[in-house]
Amino acid sequence: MLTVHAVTRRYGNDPALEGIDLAFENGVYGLLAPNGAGKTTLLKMLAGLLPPSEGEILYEGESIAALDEKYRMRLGYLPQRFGYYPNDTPRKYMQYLAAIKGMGRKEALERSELLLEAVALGEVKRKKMKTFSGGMIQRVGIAQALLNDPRVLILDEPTGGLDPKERARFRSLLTKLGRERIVILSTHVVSDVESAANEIVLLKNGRVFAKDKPEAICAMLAGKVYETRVSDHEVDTFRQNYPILAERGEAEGWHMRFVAEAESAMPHWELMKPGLEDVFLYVYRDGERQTAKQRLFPGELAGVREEGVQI
Ligand SMILES: Nc1ncnc2c1ncn2[C@@H]1O[C@H](COP(=O)(O)OP(=O)(O)OP(=O)(O)O)[C@@H](O)[C@H]1O
Repeated sequence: MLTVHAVTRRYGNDPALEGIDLAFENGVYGLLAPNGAGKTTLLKMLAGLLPPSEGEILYEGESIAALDEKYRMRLGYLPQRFGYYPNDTPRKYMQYLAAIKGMGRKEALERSELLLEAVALGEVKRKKMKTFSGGMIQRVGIAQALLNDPRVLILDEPTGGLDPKERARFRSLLTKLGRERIVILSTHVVSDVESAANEIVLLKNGRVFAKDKPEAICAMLAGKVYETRVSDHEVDTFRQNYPILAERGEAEGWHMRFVAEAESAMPHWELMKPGLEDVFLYVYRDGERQTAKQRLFPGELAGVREEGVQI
């Protein structure tokens, strides 16, 4: 178990994250928030690369700072950007990293072959990485993070640059990996984690806004997501009155997906099942980067009134 206990991280006097409490067991956790919300800061702290300003992070009950090398041996980490020599082949790169991690030649070779196959790079393992697409490089990154068969795998925006087919393959890899280890990945792309994550962590205003199963997160907006058609002359007022989740211009007006309280629902509105994308758009609808300085209302998680809608 990996636990984050009362962790705050400041840059100068600015708190990027404040009062974070989290617990992770085996499974896939999707850390979902817009850019600048503090995902990388949290992941770097979980990887032991950035010390918390306050609080502590424990692995199996011991501080990761004190465990140091012992924790790193159990950790796999893919940073947002990772360095490699463009002239290296993935095979050479993997073996180089395996040597740094203290693995023997035979084990290093076997493990890199296995992992390059697992991320579907077996056929190009002898090709120079400078010829690779962004998605292929990202897959090398995922493979290297798995070299030491980590118990804790931390992936910072691992799907950047992957095409839809590669994303689907990546999701199935994640599900397999999460069965016997803690996998924590950050993303601002809802579909990356909607089906593959056992739990979603939403950060807002530098705090944990929610941590729950995707269905439970979606249930925050249950009974509040509607669709309807609106005419051209009504659309501006409609946009002012309701938080809009999606809209589509049509020949005879606008098709709107929006959030409203059940009490104010009109008979011709169609009630929809909320998806994670709806919750994401609604929770972050102001679109501004918010830090811990702009505090949540106490009890926001339990449900506060925001523009007339309870979540
Ligand atoms: N080294 C630093 N010095 C000062 N401020 C920083 C530093 N690193 C991050 N920040 C600030 O802390 C906040 C959180 O940044 P962080 O990179 O953790 O967010 P993120 O959610 O990972 O965003 P992105 O997806 O864009 O990387 C941002 O306001 C950022 O500007």
